[in-house]
Amino acid sequence: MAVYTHLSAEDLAELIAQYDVGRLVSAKGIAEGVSNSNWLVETTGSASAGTRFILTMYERRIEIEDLPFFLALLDFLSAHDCPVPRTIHDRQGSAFRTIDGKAVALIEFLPGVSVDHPTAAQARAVGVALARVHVAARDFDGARTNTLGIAESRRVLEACGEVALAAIDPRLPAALALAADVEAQWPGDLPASVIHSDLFPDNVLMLGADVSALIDFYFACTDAMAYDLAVTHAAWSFDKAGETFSEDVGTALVEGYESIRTLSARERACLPILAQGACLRFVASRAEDWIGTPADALVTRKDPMAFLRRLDFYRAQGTAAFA
Ligand SMILES: Nc1ncnc2c1ncn2[C@@H]1O[C@H](COP(=O)(O)OP(=O)(O)OP(=O)(O)O)[C@@H](O)[C@H]1O
Ligand SMILES: N[C@@H](CCO)C(=O)O
Repeated sequence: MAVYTHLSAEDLAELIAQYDVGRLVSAKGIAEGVSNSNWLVETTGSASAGTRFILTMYERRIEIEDLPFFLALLDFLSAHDCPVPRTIHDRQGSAFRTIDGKAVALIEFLPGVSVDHPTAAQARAVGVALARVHVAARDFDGARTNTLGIAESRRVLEACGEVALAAIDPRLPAALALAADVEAQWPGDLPASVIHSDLFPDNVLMLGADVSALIDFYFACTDAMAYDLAVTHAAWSFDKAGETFSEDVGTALVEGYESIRTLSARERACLPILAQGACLRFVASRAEDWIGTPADALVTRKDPMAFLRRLDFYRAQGTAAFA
């Protein structure tokens, strides 16, 4: 589920009237997603905006002061030929409004579906799209600190504590020492841009082997581009449980990326440690969510072990994981 707030037909019509998009025709809650409430909205349309939109109400995790950065980034990337939805601004020119104290944004609807079992051709297209974002975003004048970097992941794991981690899985406390080790080796000087930092298959819409949209930029931040590639490699090249690695998918992703932006020798050499840090970011956030979400909650908890297994793989393989 992901409609946490009820908006009446009257609320929706009043909201839509603030935009130059015609009159409200329908609004359907979207089941996918966990962080925000999302509706697919149809209107009678206008020449510039089309008739279909995603209405997002920001419910949790996102700091309202970060919204101008995230929404301006969507507009910037969309204007620079990246497959990213633009925001629809209201009649006053604002990218977001508030309803009962909660921020809402109207976002361009782009077609496509998220794949569960990516092919090499799809991974290649994702690599191309990711590199396009990195190259374009170098000229974006916004910046945002990565609040989920390696030091923060270590702190989150420490705050969870050994006992609570072991209650999830007896092997999970091993992540504490691994985080300290990876942090000690972390390269601080790699070329940076604005990065997506959460480019999982559910954040990419595809039409066949083509990327139609990269979505959910709500973890975007200024950080190393190679780190973003490592996150995407970890997210795309394994089965969900992190038990099986698809070498062809991983290779195609990196090849697609390098068809647009060549990695330096140092970035390449750092990929194994960056991938371990990426895994720890998801081990940490998943463990924290697991502990904070009751087992009978409507939201399905994501398994931190799926990323500890990936981490083991990257430690064992080193640069061979990216050959
Ligand atoms: N611009 C868009 N065009 C078309 N569909 C979209 C768009 N943005 C979001 N969607 C649809 O809405 C669903 C939910 O969006 P999203 O994944 O951003 O949810 P969320 O709750 O904000 O994020 P998350 O679950 O990753 O925390 C997506 O799976 C996709 O089907
Ligand atoms: N993509 C993340 C959720 C957002 O942080 C995960 O699968 O754990």
